Amino acid sequence: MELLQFHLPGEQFVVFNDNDDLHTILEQPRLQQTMLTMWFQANKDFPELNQYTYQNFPTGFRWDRSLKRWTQRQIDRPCIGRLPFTHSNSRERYYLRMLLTKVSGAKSFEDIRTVDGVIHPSFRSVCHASGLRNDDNEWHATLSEASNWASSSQLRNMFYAILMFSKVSDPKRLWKQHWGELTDDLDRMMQRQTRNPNLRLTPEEMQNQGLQEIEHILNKLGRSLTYFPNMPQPSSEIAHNALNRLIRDELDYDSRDEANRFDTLVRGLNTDQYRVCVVILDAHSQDVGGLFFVYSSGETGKTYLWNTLIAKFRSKRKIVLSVASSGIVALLLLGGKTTHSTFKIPFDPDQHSAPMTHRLAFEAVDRHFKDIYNHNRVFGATLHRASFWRECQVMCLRINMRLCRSEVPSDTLEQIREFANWITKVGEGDIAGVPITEEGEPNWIEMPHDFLITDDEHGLQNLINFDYPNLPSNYTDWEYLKDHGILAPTNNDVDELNSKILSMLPGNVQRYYSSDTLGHTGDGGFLDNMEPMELLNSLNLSRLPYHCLELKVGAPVILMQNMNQSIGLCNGARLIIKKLGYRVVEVLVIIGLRAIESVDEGQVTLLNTDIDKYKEILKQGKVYSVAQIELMPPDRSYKYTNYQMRLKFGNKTMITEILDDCDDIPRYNFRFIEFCHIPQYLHMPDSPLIGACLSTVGRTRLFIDPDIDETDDLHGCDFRVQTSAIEGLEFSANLSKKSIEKEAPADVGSSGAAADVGSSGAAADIGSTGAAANVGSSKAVVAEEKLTEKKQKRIKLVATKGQGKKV
Ligand SMILES: Nc1ncnc2c1ncn2[C@@H]1O[C@H](COP(=O)(O)OP(=O)(O)OP(=O)(O)O)[C@@H](O)[C@H]1O
Repeated sequence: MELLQFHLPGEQFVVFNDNDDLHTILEQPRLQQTMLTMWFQANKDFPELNQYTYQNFPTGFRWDRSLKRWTQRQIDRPCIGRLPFTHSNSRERYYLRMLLTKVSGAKSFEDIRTVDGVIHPSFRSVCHASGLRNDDNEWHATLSEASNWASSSQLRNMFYAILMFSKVSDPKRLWKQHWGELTDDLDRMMQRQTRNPNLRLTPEEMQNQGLQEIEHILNKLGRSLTYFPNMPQPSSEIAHNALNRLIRDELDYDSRDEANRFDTLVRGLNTDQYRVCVVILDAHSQDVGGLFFVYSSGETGKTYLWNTLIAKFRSKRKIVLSVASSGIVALLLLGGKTTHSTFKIPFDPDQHSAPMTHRLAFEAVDRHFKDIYNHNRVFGATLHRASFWRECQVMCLRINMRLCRSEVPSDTLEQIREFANWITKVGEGDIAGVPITEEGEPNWIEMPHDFLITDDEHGLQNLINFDYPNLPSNYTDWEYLKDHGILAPTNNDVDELNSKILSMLPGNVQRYYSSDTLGHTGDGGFLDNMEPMELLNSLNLSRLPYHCLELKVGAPVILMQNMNQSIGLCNGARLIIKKLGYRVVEVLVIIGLRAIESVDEGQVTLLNTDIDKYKEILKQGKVYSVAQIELMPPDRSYKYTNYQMRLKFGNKTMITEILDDCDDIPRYNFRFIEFCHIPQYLHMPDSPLIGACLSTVGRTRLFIDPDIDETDDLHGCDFRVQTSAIEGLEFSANLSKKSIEKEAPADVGSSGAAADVGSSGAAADIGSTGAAANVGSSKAVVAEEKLTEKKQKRIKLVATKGQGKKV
């Protein structure tokens, strides 16, 4: 163990004798050589070894006391660095200590104070900016960051998640500060709903409408804004409309689409499914109704059957409440919701991922139906003694559909069948148990040797290679990721697997740290005054989130909490990381029917200096191809700065109207990445085309096909922005050669993003990092001009459709 001394700038300990001359002492070069400053020096001398934080530096380096310098170890040794305890009252020293456990490769104090390219005045503000301290600023910054690329409806979902899952002390202030971004799309939404293109909402109406939208999200999940006393509430008239909206939503299905869906599904039914389907449809067509219970083992097509029936009833414009007891199952049902949210079943948020349904749930549903029908028939109170079994028709499905898939090779099918049979035998107690010790009980089951993966020194790697064949070249294929997964028995196994798999993916790891809050101990003290922070942060217990979450773009992840089932974010949902922001992560939901739903609306904003020019060119209702757009770092004078790439329409930019717009508009193939992540995309085998923005509302489409010069090197280029006589700002960059693939890949999902187009005429941020650029190309829609109360006039361009769902 190495005790690591640290100090604030210029505050190192100095030992001297009474009669020493202080000036002479201060001039001694050795005085500047402390363990900490020599760590900076070592980071300068060995830039390739910048993976160490100060705290774990002793793993790779040894402190030479006599020479006062760090010398590199020949091999890494498990050596623990201990930072002396610092009380939270020590303020800057306390925050510096916190950062020394997180920041790696720092070459100076200034480096430690730099976050995302911005040098902060104090270590405390660095901790706040990095989200290491938990307060409302975190949520303000999160919403500001997300508003740079997320659509307003995505921001409302995020606002919901912040309200529900984070301790916001002043939600009203959060709302007051961000309602503008959260309601940007509502004018247009109302215009569409009322079919009145001239409708303009006042700021009060916008806020009210925004609150109603958030209330609607909360209602869908069994909550309400009234749970948050400090939050403004939508007007009561609006709340009344929200009730009708539930019915409106259920009737809002396109009956022709549903009829087509039914036709397709019904043709595929197997004999068992068909039999059940006919019985239920007959009961409906003869108007006798009924209660049906279909049971079977897994994979026999129950969900498929339900979806067939749901499509049938919706094609007849009937209301179908398709519910499941868990969010993840609800994802697989057409328009599925959880029973809890639909029937407002009270639940303990900590328990609601439990697979078993509580008796109370049945009783609540029972009460609902009695209320609705105003009689006492059908539902009983407890399940097994319930009276409804007498009225219930029980049917069974027996054909395992997984074994009927024609695309699966016959030898794989045989293996699946063998495994399915073995699992069935285990379930039925037909496999004899064996003891594992001489005196032990015979209650262990021996796995057949064929099912095992060789456990040599590469056992884990063999497992990964077996389950994820060719991962590095397949990981962008979400169909592939959706079909693979590894179950692991303990958290440690999961960690090991995660880090191995992550290291196989290209690109840089982004780390997200949990924020530290001082918990009271009960005797007036603070918890982290008793235990060092790094010890608390190292705890890896069940139900406790990791202190440090490591992610990469493209990595498959599983969500471990029910967050917002209506957009597919529920416990067990499989996701792919699409974008890693500073505080915000964008994901694509890859399982469940919502994975193929339309994309939320994305936005592109033209700033005022461009509006006059482009509003003459871009007309609502038209389709354009736009080529030769330049990428620019964001402009500080405009508030959407942090994660944004501005797209400049320059002299070379070509905007061409596409006359035949409808048929050849491709499905969205965007990929949005942060500007700072562009380099890693350049190394991908299917490097995407870097570019452009999307799109909009209504019927107009804008096709943006940016043409990045092949000599452009976006790898750490140095941007210079200068005023130009012709068009506000001109952009030049110090570029070296690096080719960029011109072909856009078939991206699995799409997303909405925000970017500024053009410039505002003010000085732009130079050398700023973390900007967002859109990758891929798309057809998009131009909406009409929107005048806002804010400083800028803007034209909104919002994406309308796509393959994936951005959340
Ligand atoms: N008639 C069918 N034609 C084609 N594919 C089907 C059919 N029925 C089911 N499948 C497919 O078989 C798989 C299993 O079906 P499904 O999920 O409906 O089964 P399940 O009984 O609901 O399974 P579980 O109980 O495990 O949830 C799915 O991939 C589904 O699409």
